[in-house]
Amino acid sequence: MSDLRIEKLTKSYGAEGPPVLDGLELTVPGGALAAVLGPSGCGKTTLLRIIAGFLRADAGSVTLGEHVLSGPGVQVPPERRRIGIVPQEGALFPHLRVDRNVAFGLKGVDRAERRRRTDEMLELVGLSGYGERMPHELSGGQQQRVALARALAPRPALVLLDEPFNALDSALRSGVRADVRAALSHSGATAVLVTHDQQEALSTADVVAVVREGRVAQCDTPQQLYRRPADPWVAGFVGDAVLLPATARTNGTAETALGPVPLAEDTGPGTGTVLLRPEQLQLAEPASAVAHGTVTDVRFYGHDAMITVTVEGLADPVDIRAAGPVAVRPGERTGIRVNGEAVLHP
Ligand SMILES: Nc1ncnc2c1ncn2[C@@H]1O[C@H](COP(=O)(O)OP(=O)(O)OP(=O)(O)O)[C@@H](O)[C@H]1O
Repeated sequence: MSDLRIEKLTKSYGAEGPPVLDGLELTVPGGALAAVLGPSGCGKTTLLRIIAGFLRADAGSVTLGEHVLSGPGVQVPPERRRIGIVPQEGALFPHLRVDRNVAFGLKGVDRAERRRRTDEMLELVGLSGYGERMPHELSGGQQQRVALARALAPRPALVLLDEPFNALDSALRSGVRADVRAALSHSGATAVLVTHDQQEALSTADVVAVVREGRVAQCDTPQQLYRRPADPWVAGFVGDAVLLPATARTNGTAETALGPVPLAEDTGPGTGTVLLRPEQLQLAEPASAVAHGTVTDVRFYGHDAMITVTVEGLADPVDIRAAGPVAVRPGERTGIRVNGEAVLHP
């Protein structure tokens, strides 16, 4: 299994404006699936194209296992990088049968072995028996799984997935994601998934690199990223965030408009912004709560509901996530309770 190491990668498309990639650093352990997550225009596709070798960086290096692929004086051509690519959509050759699509990258391999490997790959992605079909005879999710089988067939050291689930409707997407994740993990290849979808990154990847303005703002496991975001921007980008002005005390708690909140790390006295997630807030009987507010909006999503409350002493309303059916309505007064720990950002 090969580690992917990206060091000080810089790329500009023109002389004007800041570089698209600005000294980007990222390490993906061998065999791991890393999601590169960022807003539109942050440089995700540029990064992928440099890793694949379709684009040259201005500076920095890309190393896969022992091999430098891009670096000062080195530019290995794309076809010699041992990288498989799963593009967004329409990735399959429409005039070739599924098995021929999968076998496409198996050049120089004898016929029997090509057939064995194609069958093995189709089985890996759960499509045994589909080899004789044409791409248009498959669903969108099946087509993406064939695209993965094709990318994995030549045993690449690294697989790049460029927003591969975009064209799928949401009901199909989570199932296909799980299948792709399982197939990648079974193959042992290191993988990089580019996405702008936070839930996709958190639910699919082993590690998530959040990219902002051409740099990695934070790279962590999904749980750590969600629970301990590096700053308020990352916090808001990877999920819903409740940000409260706070004063930290010496006893490991912070004073906020929602009352005292225990801090995940005792940072000593000082002021800052406390981060909570909406599911850490709970509606409570007004008589039993320290903080109070007025419900201004209730959005019901089926599995949960989001309740917006304006709080006395707070400029911005807060969002509270509640499980199951909720009985409160806009205009009602409520108490608010805080559960768990918060992160304090200076
Ligand atoms: N060939 C090019 N020439 C000039 N500018 C480019 C070129 N390709 C991309 N850019 C610019 O570089 C920036 C980063 O683009 P890139 O496609 O890497 O971002 P992205 O994060 O993949 O965005 P999206 O999520 O919208 O696909 C954008 O501002 C884009 O306009």
